[in-house]
Amino acid sequence: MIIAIGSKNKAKIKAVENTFRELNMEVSVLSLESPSGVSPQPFSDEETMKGAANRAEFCLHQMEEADIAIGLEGGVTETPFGLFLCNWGALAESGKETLFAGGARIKLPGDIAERLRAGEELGPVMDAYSKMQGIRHKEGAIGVFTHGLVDRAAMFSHITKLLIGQYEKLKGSSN
Ligand SMILES: O=P(O)(O)OP(=O)(O)OP(=O)(O)OC[C@H]1O[C@@H](n2cnc3c(O)ncnc32)[C@H](O)[C@@H]1O
Repeated sequence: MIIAIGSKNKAKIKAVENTFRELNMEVSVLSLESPSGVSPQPFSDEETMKGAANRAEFCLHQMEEADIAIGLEGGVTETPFGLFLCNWGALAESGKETLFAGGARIKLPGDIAERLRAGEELGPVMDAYSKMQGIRHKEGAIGVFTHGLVDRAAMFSHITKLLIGQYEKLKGSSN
């Protein structure tokens, strides 16, 4: 099976590859930079879901050899308890309804939340906070604020499992 992923982000590609390895599924993973079609810093579940779906659907159309395509998108969402990280995945297959899965979420510290509300993007804000470069390709904000216990790849890996599980379930029930 050929799986396409709509991003060149290292944490996302690693997450998808690790998941299939863990599931003992023989697949080829291809990656393609795909536009999210939403703002660079999605600010709601809805916008983040739309970004994930757009990436998956774009990627599926561009890569004819792919059986399915996965889009993974990171964003933030306001709640009555503060601004939370939110991450969504979408799985697209030709002629089928797009599948969705959401990731674990944690509250962002108040000073980080304020900078995002003022219009900054999480990637650069996290680089400045952690004094590291390209944190979004590595442990991500979730890794920094969970003391490395759950990094971005692990979180996206869980989302990928939720997507593949739904895909396998639907495939099984249509046989
Ligand atoms: O290369 P792509 O696939 O675009 O990966 P990305 O990390 O740049 O893009 P996302 O769409 O996943 O995330 C949207 C924005 O939120 C930032 N972001 C999201 N989750 C993050 C995290 O866990 N740590 C750091 N930045 C994050 C990211 O840098 C973007 O500014």
